[in-house]
Amino acid sequence: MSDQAAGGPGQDIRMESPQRSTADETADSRSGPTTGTGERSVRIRASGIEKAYTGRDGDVQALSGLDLEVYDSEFFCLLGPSGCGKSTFLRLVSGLLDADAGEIDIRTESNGDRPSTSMVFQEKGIFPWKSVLDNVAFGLKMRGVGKQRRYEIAREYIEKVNLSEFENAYPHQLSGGMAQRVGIARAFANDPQVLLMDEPFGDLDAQTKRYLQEELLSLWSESKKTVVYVTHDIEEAIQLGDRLGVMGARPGHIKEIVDVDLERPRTRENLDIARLEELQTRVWDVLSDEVQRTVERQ
Ligand SMILES: Nc1ncnc2c1ncn2[C@@H]1O[C@H](COP(=O)(O)OP(=O)(O)OP(=O)(O)O)[C@@H](O)[C@H]1O
Repeated sequence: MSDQAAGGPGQDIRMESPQRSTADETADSRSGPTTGTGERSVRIRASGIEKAYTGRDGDVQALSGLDLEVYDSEFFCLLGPSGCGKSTFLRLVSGLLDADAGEIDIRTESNGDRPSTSMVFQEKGIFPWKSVLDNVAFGLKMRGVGKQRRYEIAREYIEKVNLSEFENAYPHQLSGGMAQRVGIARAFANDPQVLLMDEPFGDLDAQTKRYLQEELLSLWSESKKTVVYVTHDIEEAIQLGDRLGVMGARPGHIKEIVDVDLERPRTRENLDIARLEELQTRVWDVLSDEVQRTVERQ
């Protein structure tokens, strides 16, 4: 299997499907998170998305009528019951899958050859046969960045995730949390215009998860990348997100968008606990019906 066929975090996605187009930012004079009129500029626009899979027991309609706008530089969390199509949506945005109908537009900047998206998966995202340094430098290598420069950039990100001592280690020598840090460093080093994260900390213990969430937020606030982050965990979504998209049971669609109006950094000292609890209750109110619908169907 080639490196590219193996897929993984930080992989350059260059395929463009007919349903997925990129709009050149220079053609669209908006360059920051807001337009001249004060509106937030849209980085990803999905409209009328339909996606079905053909399985052994017939077709499964994974998504139907999904509409969503994700703004520039925002941390957007996608929550929903199991099987509602969260991963499917990320794969459509990345170009790994094509929609049956509808459109996904990603506004891209035309400077250099930055990939439009990079993915971070929950597991098996890094190449077992490559060292930490080569894993982190992988996306840059694929883009033709010279060895010296790509190692320089890779080392910078390895340092940001506190793995400098392990740059020559191989994945089997790392804990699960360390391996995910490699995946995150790789994704950021690759400098995509949009970072897609599919439950990257889903398998980790609570303390490691908390630590990595903070590392991720620190990288995000430095880079101000647009992030779409899939999770099952309401608390995690509220801790991380600027806005949450709560999805309805399959066929998946966006049921409600919730603004997380909590100040950052959302540290223990800073956190408005009453507001946090209100938000948790609100999200759970939307989600619980959908979870029940999913469970009843099983
Ligand atoms: N390759 C596939 N072939 C057939 N059905 C699929 C395939 N991939 C996903 N599905 C089905 O499509 C639906 C949506 O799957 P998807 O993985 O996108 O949901 P999800 O919300 O990410 O799930 P989870 O939260 O459990 O990870 C599910 O019913 C799933 O079984």
